[in-house]
Amino acid sequence: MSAALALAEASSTSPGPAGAKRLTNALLYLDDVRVTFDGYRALRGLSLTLGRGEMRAIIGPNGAGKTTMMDVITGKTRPDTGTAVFDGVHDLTTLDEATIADLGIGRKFQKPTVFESHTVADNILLALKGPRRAFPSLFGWRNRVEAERIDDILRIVGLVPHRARPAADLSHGQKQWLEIGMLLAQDPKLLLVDEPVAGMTDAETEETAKLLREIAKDHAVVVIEHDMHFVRALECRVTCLHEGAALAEGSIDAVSADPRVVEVYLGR
Ligand SMILES: Nc1ncnc2c1ncn2[C@@H]1O[C@H](COP(=O)(O)OP(=O)(O)OP(=O)(O)O)[C@@H](O)[C@H]1O
Repeated sequence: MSAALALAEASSTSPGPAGAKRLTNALLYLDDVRVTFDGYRALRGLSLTLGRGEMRAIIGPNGAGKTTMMDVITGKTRPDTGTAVFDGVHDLTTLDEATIADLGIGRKFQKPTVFESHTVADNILLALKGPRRAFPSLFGWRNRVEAERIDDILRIVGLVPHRARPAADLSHGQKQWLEIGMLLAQDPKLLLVDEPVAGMTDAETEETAKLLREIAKDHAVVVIEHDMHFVRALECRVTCLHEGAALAEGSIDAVSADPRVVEVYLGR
């Protein structure tokens, strides 16, 4: 189905956030997005539709445009032309990075960036959404709510036994999970995760697939990844990008059996 058709099918008159009319029921809608860097066409008509609560894996050869796509979604890169709509009403091509993050799009880059000298629990606390110290009289209540939220997040990312350790003492895989936890603390609607298992052990990779599947029960997630065993373990729809556009999309079995995907990516 073409993205334009998907938009038409997903069209709805249901009210969006703040009563605005939704353009689409999809959480993320990209259509014919084009980005050029100094004459190089990094995105050449990329279209992609992500449903609410959907997890999607993005694969594709180096230079296919995966990172550029994330940059467009987060407002880091402005497309030359094309449509990028979040939550049915927000035109991502006109918003800055801070505004887009506030809308509920969280991004995790490949390299973990945690506060090494702080404890694991404090890293989550520092990332929690919402103003602090605004209501001193509610401190006790606030602390309790925050403590419960921190516990929840540490449980999801499997770091409860490590909560009091400095982040510097964690393994590489555990630091990645902590950063995913910090992303969750921001309460995003959509998590963008770039190559989370690069450098992980097999056991950590398996654990990461499990935790992303858990997170995907309540959030939409887009994962860029080259490790096909991991992509299979995510048990989600897969999109293969090539030369700045979607080459194939479907189940892991369908996409990995697609001769075009084998030719440009898997067979190399
Ligand atoms: N700021 C930039 N200036 C010039 N060219 C760029 C810039 N950013 C990306 N490119 C080029 O655009 C193309 C797409 O890059 P992109 O990083 O999106 O690919 P990718 O699919 O994420 O690749 P990888 O798997 O290697 O991370 C590449 O050829 C890259 O060199």
